[in-house]
Amino acid sequence: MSNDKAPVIIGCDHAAYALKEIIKAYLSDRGIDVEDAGTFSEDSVDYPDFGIKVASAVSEGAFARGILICGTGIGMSMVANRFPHVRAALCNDLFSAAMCKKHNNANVLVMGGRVIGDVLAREIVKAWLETPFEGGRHQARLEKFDTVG
Ligand SMILES: O=C(CO)[C@H](O)[C@H](O)[C@H](O)COP(=O)(O)O
Repeated sequence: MSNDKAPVIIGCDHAAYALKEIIKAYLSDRGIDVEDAGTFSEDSVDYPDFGIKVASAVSEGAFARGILICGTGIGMSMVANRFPHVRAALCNDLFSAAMCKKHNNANVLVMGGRVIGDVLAREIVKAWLETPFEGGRHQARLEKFDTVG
């Protein structure tokens, strides 16, 4: 298990409220502090409101990493990747979860609560937390992100 105990800010919409609670418990069990940006029930909400809260906190450096979950994960990743310094990766499989750290150093993990179950979601979070960034040629590629826009 990684020793990285940096806190995680987490957010979701109504479609992924139940999964967010499960992931919060998993992070707490690992000794990782969690800041919950909502939503706090299954009442219908607009996912950008919560994507913006999490992505802006990561973009501004208030949190080093975040997790976003909506029905598919697509809208949350679209919103999050509009923010400078945010590298949000939609991962609904284990290979992507490991590779998004190894090659992309993803600082926001996004999942689809209507796509995957809670067992796989926990495994995806585990892979994202524990896989190290390889750096080297991948660092040089990430630096090109900042030449846009
Ligand atoms: O599309 C989405 C963002 O990519 C999410 O899956 C939302 O959770 C989804 O759109 C919510 O749909 P609902 O019909 O309002 O529950």
